[in-house]
Amino acid sequence: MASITVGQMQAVGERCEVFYIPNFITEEEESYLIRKIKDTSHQSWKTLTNRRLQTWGGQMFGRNVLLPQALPPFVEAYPNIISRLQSTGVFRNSAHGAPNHIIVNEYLPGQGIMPHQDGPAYYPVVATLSLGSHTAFHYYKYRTGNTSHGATDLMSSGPENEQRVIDSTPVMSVLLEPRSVIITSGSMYTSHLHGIENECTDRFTAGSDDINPPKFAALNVAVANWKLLSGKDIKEAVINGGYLERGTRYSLTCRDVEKMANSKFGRR
Ligand SMILES: O=C(O)CCC(=O)C(=O)O
Ligand SMILES: [Fe+2]
Repeated sequence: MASITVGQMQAVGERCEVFYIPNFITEEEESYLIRKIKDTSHQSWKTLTNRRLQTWGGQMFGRNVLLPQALPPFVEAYPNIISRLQSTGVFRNSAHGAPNHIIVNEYLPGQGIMPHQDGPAYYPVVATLSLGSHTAFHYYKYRTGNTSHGATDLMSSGPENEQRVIDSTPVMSVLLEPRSVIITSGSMYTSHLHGIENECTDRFTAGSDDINPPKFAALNVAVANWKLLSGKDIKEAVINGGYLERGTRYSLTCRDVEKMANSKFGRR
C-alpha cells in the first residue's frame, strides 16, 4: 500500500471516529511480522492472566512518560508500518506526528481483553493492526447515573481508578480481519471503552442490507463494518449467518506517547 489518506479510509458508524482499513499489509508482510514477534532474541514477553504482551519503543516511566527506545526495523523499514500509519493523517496533530510506542498482544483462542480505556498518556488516537486471526472488537459506554442494573453489568476501574458501571451492550462492534487496521479516535477514544470477549468461535446472524445488517449472534449487535470486509470466506460467514473459529491473534497497538523523557537523562 503506497499511501493512504484520511479521505480513502473508510469510517465505521456515523460519528467518523472509527476507521477500518482492510489489507493494510500483505500476507507476506504478515508472516514476516509474526516470525519477528515470535523471535524473542529482540524482546521478551510479559505474561498476564489472559494474554501475553511485548512492548516496543520503550518503557513507561510512571504513568505518562516514555523512556524511549528505537522501534524495531520490522515496523520502521520492512514493513514500513509507521510511515503507512503516518500517511493516513490521523497522527498529524500528535506530539511526534507518528506512533512512537507499540504494544504487541498475543491472544490464544478463548482469550480476550476486558473493556478498558487506553488513558491519557497517549495522544487520543490508536491504530491497531491485526495479525494471524480475526477477532470481534466491541466499543462500550459507561452507564449514565452509574446505577448497576444487575449481576451482568461490568465494572471498570476507569483511568482515575474510580469504579464506574459499563453498559454491557456494545455501542458499536466490528469484525477485525487479519492484516486489517482499526483506528479509534475522538470520543470513542476519550470517553468510551473497548474490549474483546473470551471466545473461541464467533457466530453471526445473517443479514445483507442497512435495515437488516449481519449481527454478532451472541450479543445481537450489528457487524458495523460488514460492508468493508475483504476476505471472501469471512464475508460469506458473516452475511450468511455462519461462524468463524478464532486462531492465535497478534495485535500491534500503535500510539503516540506525548511526553518523552530526555534520552540523555538515563545515561548520566
Ligand atoms: O488487541 C487488540 O485489538 C486491543 C488491544 C488493546 O486494547 C490495548 O492494548 O490497549
Ligand atoms: Fe486498549
